[in-house]
Amino acid sequence: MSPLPCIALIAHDLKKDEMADFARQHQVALGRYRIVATGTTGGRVLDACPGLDVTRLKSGPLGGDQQIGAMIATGEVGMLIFFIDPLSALPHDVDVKALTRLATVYDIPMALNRATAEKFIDFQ
Ligand SMILES: O=C(CO)COP(=O)(O)O
Repeated sequence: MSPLPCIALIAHDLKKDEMADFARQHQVALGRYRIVATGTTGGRVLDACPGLDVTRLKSGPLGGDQQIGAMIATGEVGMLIFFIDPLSALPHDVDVKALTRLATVYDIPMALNRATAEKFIDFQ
């Protein structure tokens, strides 16, 4: 049997409640993936859905976005759901940009808001 595909989940601080709610609502669909997440987001997803297979990486501002970008470049991550906060200044804005750039370079499905993520999950 082939290994489960890997999806990355990330949410900025003001979007973490939304990500936890999204994970709760779609935990059956998300259960078909291995999940990697930035540190705090992964903690919130696991609190909401303790049964999911979530690997927590570093927190975003401490390199977590870059870790996920590297996993996209090596083919380990094939889909990105990233609830970004477009209204707050972030110290690691360049990391966020680098991550979304790599997702575009490697042409993986990338949802940057909940409306798009809902469509992804519908197609799975
Ligand atoms: O900052 C983030 C993404 O840019 C998210 O990181 P955390 O999930 O650790 O808060």
